[in-house]
Amino acid sequence: MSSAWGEKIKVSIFGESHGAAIGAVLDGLPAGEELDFEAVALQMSRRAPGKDPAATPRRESDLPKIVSGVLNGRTTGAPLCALIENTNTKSGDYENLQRVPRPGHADYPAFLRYGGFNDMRGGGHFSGRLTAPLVFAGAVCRQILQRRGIAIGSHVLFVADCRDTPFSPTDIPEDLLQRLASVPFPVIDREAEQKMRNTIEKARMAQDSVGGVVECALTGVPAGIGGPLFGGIEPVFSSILFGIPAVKGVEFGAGFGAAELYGSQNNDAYYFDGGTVKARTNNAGGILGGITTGMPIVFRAAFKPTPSIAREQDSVDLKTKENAKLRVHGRHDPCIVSRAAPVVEAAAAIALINLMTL
Ligand SMILES: Cc1cc2nc3c(=O)[nH]c(=O)nc-3n(C[C@H](O)[C@H](O)[C@H](O)COP(=O)(O)O)c2cc1C
Ligand SMILES: C=C(O[C@@H]1CC(C(=O)O)=C[C@@H](OP(=O)(O)O)[C@H]1O)C(=O)O
Repeated sequence: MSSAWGEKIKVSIFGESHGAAIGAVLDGLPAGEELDFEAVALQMSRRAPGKDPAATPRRESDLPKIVSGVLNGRTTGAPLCALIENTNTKSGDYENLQRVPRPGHADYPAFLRYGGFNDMRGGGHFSGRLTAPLVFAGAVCRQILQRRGIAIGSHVLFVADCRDTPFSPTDIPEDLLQRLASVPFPVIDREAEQKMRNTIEKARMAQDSVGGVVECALTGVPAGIGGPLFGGIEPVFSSILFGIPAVKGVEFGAGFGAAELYGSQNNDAYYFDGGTVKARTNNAGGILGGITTGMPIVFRAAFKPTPSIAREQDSVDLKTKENAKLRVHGRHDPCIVSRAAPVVEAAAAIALINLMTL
């Protein structure tokens, strides 16, 4: 298993959900960058489990312990390593799952791939818990980007069929992004939150789960970053976004909707705003030819419903080689999407910093 991503700034994620700790190593950070650890803790707490009725009840403080790479509050240029302890594991819930794998989770393919030697307690290295170190790495990268005028934010656009107001593709104020980062369930339209929460609770009560979509925006990104073919913004962002457990789709700008438009509708007409070239619309999501246009980068990541549901399901007993019934026990998110919003932002920060000249 290799869980490293990035070339210029390489992020390695290690650990398992029910092991002693999880963590991240960041290689290639510039030296001398001041790090605000309160801001890092804020990002970590946005994702942390056990804090919201729409989330798993597993409680973890998720305070990262810095092992290396920082001195007197600044990066030293050496690999930055952070450890996050696992303090609230309950591995008994997973005892039967290697024999009778959960539909929708990684249990069966991971058993085949690693010959049964992988730690499958709590989903092991496949767990959504591994997004905690990703958020740590993203929190470091976003501070470096922030200092260069770039802001990142997101909201829950959908939970099942409940929809929030989307971002305006051309005008995304920084105070909106800040407000979204300050609440546990980020939505633009507060009425949408209640509908979404009701839908999640209804699914949970029915021993079921729901999925949804996170919409993310990056503002202040200079024009001219990226490149054609495989090194462009879309392929680089997508490659890290699809590494987030349960992400099943990524679209930029008008995305799949662009396929239904005429060229005259889809093209974003340019105009001069003072000396700056801007576009009147932003179906491109701030990217043309894999290169930033200077308009906000806007993309969406779709999350499937949480696989571990309490309802009885059909599975197989890998030992007896017979069909079997499975009841999953344990503490699971009835919906992943609100906790995934800061994870999506973190992935975007890591992707962008890898494409920039700092
Ligand atoms: C923040 C976060 C929390 C998650 N919580 C759960 C959970 O409580 N229970 C669960 O079965 N899956 C959860 N998942 C999803 C699984 O980890 C994921 O579906 C599984 O590893 C299989 O990967 P795949 O869906 O990408 O194929 C979570 C994912 C994320 C990003
Ligand atoms: C612990 C976290 O989420 C976990 C993600 C997860 C999964 O299968 O992905 C399953 C659950 O693990 P456990 O059974 O140990 O409670 C979640 O609680 C976290 O996000 O920090």
